Amino acid sequence: MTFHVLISDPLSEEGIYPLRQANGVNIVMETDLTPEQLGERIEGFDALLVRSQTQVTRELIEKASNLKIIGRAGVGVDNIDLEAATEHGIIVVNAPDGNTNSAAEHTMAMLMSMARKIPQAFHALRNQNWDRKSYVGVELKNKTLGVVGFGRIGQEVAARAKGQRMNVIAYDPFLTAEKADKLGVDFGSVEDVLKVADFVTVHTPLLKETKHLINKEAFEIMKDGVQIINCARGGIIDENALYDAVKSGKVAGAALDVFEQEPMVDFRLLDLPEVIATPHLGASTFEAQESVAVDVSMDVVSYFTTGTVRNSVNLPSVPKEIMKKIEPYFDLSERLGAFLTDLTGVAAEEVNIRYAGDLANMEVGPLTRNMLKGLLKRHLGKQVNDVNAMYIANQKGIVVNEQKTTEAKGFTSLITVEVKTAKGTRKAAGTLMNGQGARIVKVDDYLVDVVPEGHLLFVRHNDRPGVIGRVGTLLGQENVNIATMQVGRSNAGGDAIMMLSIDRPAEAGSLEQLAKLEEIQGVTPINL
Ligand SMILES: NC(=O)C1=CN([C@@H]2O[C@H](COP(=O)(O)OP(=O)(O)OC[C@H]3O[C@@H](n4cnc5c(N)ncnc54)[C@H](O)[C@@H]3O)[C@@H](O)[C@H]2O)C=CC1
Ligand SMILES: O=C(O)C(=O)COP(=O)(O)O
Repeated sequence: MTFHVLISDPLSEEGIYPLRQANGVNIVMETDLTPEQLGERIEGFDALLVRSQTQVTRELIEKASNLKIIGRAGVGVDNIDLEAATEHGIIVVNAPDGNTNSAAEHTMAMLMSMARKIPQAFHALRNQNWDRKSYVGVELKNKTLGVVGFGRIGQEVAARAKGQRMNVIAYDPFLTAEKADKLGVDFGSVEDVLKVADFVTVHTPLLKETKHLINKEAFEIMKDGVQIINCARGGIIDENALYDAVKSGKVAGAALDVFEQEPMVDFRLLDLPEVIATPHLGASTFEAQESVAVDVSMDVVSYFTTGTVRNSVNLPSVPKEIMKKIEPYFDLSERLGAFLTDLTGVAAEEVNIRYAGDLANMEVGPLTRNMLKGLLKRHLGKQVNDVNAMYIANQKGIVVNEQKTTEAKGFTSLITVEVKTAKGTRKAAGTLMNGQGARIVKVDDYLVDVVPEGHLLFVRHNDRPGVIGRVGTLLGQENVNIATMQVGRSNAGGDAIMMLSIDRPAEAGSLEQLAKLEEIQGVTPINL
């Protein structure tokens, strides 16, 4: 099988060597496509690798009928419609660490260039203007740097600013007093940060919540003469508000690497002498480009060869060691879901999954997603996979609960799935038998030992002599061979079940006849 990869933004050639080395990977690099051309080109590709230029819109995703994975060789994924990708079962991976240093160094370069007006002075000198009066700067020492967004890059910037003997105050929803203390920074609300900072730098992702986080009101509470840096994403700072704030003298300097529109079209801001800018170069170092390209390439190869990834943005990442332990349960989980869909015959309203025994100490999210895949696939077909299974379940209003317990009733590990539907509640439990593969060991309250594969018949009947024989005879007459048979009962003479595995699916007519037999309460075919 060949895995087709389209690279639509310039990626480091050294960085994509994991892809070049992998067997069965066909790489197409086309970095000058217009959105229309990309839309025409995308079909047939299994993977798309991008940086920040390519806009991976819903429209594009809808045209990408073979796409399985999108790799973002960088951090920000605001150019990718994550919701559309998840809906279409496409994994999105990024390279979260590879350009942290590069972006932090660029932020410091911008901070220093701005404080000492280096670009402006150089520009004047280039024009043969030896002007020493116009370019008097300010020192960083003892000034306060306000950092809004204290993740990987924000923290690296803070560490460097402390090296310049600056005071640092940060805001991040995840920053605690203890952590701030450990990192040697002050912390407060966004307002606290904006009020006291001489320099403000933003390092949040661009989200609905951070769009225009630095707006007219934010500039109003800042110190007069504040200087501001955006090496994160265009749109975090409202460019119109920044323009006005610079014009009014409130903001003495601005250093921008990123813009609301890229490639940038509004040059108004750049006409202001207080503003310096670079064309989104934060991650543009040889080291960072190699590193991010290696990271996404490795994830694409890993997806292609093992179905697992490290840095998924739309699926929680599971450490490799844990993945190894839970992987054997993927198939069992999916089969339990499919088994219950056939058993209930109607849509689930609520699904309760209990992980018992060894599984209680593991990350079981992937198992739940596989179970939901099995449960939903019957009605929704191939469009469901483990990336979008949870999303689709939520969309369909299915409540999903996970529970863990160390008590596994004699099994090393046991997965019990209870499905509530409009027609009642059904249950099945499964385990992995040592060396013998998956087994369903309980259906509703009956103990069984069934290999969950092939064609099964679940028969409910009254516990009376002769019922089993009549079922066997009728199936025999219909030329349906019974491979295995399990029986279970609640109490002698009460309700009982039969679980048959048969060599081929029984015809609808045979099932009807079975259901009509005396003492039979119901017959459900299950095809796994
Ligand atoms: N100019 C460039 O070339 C580059 C730009 N970036 C941008 O920098 C951003 C940050 O990158 P990392 O530090 O690696 O990400 P990160 O995920 O480590 O840090 C982002 C931090 O922002 C915080 N945050 C979210 N909403 C916030 C809010 N409303 N107020 C304050 N903090 C908030 C998060 O809690 C998180 O700690 C990326 O999302 C990307 O857009 C990243 C690399 C290069
Ligand atoms: O990693 C990020 O978020 C960046 O902004 C880097 O963008 P780029 O890959 O250089 O287009």
